[in-house]
Amino acid sequence: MKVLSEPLKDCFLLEPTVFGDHRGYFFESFNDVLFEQLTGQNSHFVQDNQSKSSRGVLRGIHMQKGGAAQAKLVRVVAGAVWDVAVDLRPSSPTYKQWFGVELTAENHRMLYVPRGFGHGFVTLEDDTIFTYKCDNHYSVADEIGLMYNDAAIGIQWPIEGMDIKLSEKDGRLMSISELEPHLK
Ligand SMILES: Cc1cn([C@H]2C[C@H](O)[C@@H](COP(=O)(O)OP(=O)(O)O[C@H]3O[C@@H](C)C(=O)[C@@H](O)[C@H]3O)O2)c(=O)[nH]c1=O
Repeated sequence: MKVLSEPLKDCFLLEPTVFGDHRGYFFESFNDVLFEQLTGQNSHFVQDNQSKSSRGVLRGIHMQKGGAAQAKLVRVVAGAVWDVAVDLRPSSPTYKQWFGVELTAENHRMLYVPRGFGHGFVTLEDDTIFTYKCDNHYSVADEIGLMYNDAAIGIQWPIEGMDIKLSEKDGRLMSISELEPHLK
């Protein structure tokens, strides 16, 4: 495993060491000792999630507020996404900055999205399977989110000509100014 970059404060793009042979490949998708050594971040993950989406599904930008905040280690096991992390920690030097990266089943890349960030992705292929570890449990009462196309944040989604599919909930998320009173 190596760190490719830290594009936003405490947010890391990681690439595992892949061992290929005549059977296929093997890699460690998570190792707590290595993860902590490389990132300096706590790795006490308590929940694993998986979703499957057709091409053009946009999920996000999601977060949980206050004590329910979640750090996530995200990756793709089939297909491809363009993944986005937004720093929504008012005290951070990278507050309101976003980072987008392609995560695919082929590049095996992972993004560590710390607590206090918003997270989302758009799928670039049909049958994309997205999986992630969370360091805090799901709490429906604490779910909040930023509208994916909020002009003040200005995420440049690679969705031109794509028929975007949003959940009903994601179609009515907040603007950054509406969200700000909920951030700490
Ligand atoms: C996230 C989540 C959802 N659910 C349920 C609630 C709902 O009925 C159903 C689908 O939930 P959602 O529509 O919120 O799923 P989804 O839009 O895929 O939500 C996810 O989006 C990405 C971008 C993230 O970063 C995740 O943390 C999570 O918020 O699954 C759980 O039971 N546990 C969970 O941890």
